[in-house]
Amino acid sequence: MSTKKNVAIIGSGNWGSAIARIVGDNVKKLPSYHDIVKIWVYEETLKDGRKLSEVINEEHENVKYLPGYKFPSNVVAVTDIVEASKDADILVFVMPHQFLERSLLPLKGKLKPGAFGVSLIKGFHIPPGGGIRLISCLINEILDITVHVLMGANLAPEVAEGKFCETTIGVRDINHMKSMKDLFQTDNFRVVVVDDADAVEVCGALKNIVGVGAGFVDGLGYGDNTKAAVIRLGLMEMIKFTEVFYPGAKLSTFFESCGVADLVTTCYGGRNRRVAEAVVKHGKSIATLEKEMLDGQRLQGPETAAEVNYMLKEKQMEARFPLFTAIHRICEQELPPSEMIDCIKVHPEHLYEPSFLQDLEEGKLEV
Ligand SMILES: NC(=O)C1=CN([C@@H]2O[C@H](COP(=O)(O)OP(=O)(O)OC[C@H]3O[C@@H](n4cnc5c(N)ncnc54)[C@H](O)[C@@H]3O)[C@@H](O)[C@H]2O)C=CC1
Ligand SMILES: O=C(CO)COP(=O)(O)O
Repeated sequence: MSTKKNVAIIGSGNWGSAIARIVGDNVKKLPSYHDIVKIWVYEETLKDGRKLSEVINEEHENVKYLPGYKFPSNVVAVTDIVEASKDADILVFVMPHQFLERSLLPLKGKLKPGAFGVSLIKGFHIPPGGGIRLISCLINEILDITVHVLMGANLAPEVAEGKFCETTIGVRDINHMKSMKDLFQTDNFRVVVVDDADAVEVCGALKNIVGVGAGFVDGLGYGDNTKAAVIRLGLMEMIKFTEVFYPGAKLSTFFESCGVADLVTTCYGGRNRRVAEAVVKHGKSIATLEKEMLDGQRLQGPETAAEVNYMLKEKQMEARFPLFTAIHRICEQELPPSEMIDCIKVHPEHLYEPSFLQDLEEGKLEV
């Protein structure tokens, strides 16, 4: 029996397709891996009547979600998620978080013993009993496998183009560190591995809320100083949120690509920013503009803002996170975008003592 490992990619959107190009190329160079990488495609019929999976397998290109970039020919589209996953030793989960739970249910109990995963998915899950849960924990709960996370300043089209960037992998089992790095690192996609997976994942989810806020201020015509303030206050709320709900996280993780770098790139170049700006400029709803502007790609920021707000309300903590709260209320059309700045003018960070310094002094954050 072959001891070579199989990799499967679960999701084939904009980021799923870009990462499949990297993984597909990398496995060909790694003797301990099988060449074929199966990629699960949620089947759809394209405007010209063709099936997306068939086009991917014939033309080696995801013409809908990553047009203009070829997959290596060893990346094979599979429309049955069980068929795509059952032989995999490593599963790369990469789909909009709103579809994850129902997509994974058919896989329950069907994976290879010893398989493990890595999640590239940004967002949270609201379990039936209340609170919020990390996406990697949801995957772990459904599939009973270890799930690492990969998050970073990685706008998919730029990664596909091979423009230099960094990423962060948060590992939950150090024995998988080498395989994680081997699978993803290239000359232009540099991987830093850390052992602070919860914080890596929380950064990836929360920065999308701030990206929406950055879009609102762009739409309102504020300048770079205002956007920088939103980015800074967003970062402070990300740190505070992690400290409150995921104690033990390291402050240093916020200075990895998954933290400040992903926050900056999202606030300048992300889809969340772009659609939020258009919401202000055109007065249409987020849902309408998401459809009009993204052709099937999905925003994570507004849903993540709602998930976070659910948690903050439950814990009566909205006042401690005025930026996250204002962005959520604007997304829900409870507030006009013009009120965003008013909401953050009395931000707790403008009190005398920066709160994270207090936290550091109290030993709540580890450097
Ligand atoms: N696009 C980007 O630049 C980056 C995205 N991410 C994260 O990666 C995750 C995946 O994002 P993308 O690959 O960009 O997806 P995307 O935004 O391109 O979404 C489209 C994907 O959703 C699938 N889909 C539509 N309806 C579905 C359904 N009912 N069930 C299952 N799948 C369905 C489509 O088939 C397609 O594969 C998200 O959490 C995102 O935040 C992370 C880094 C960069
Ligand atoms: O997560 C991303 C970059 O790392 C992509 O952000 P957007 O979804 O806002 O494009």
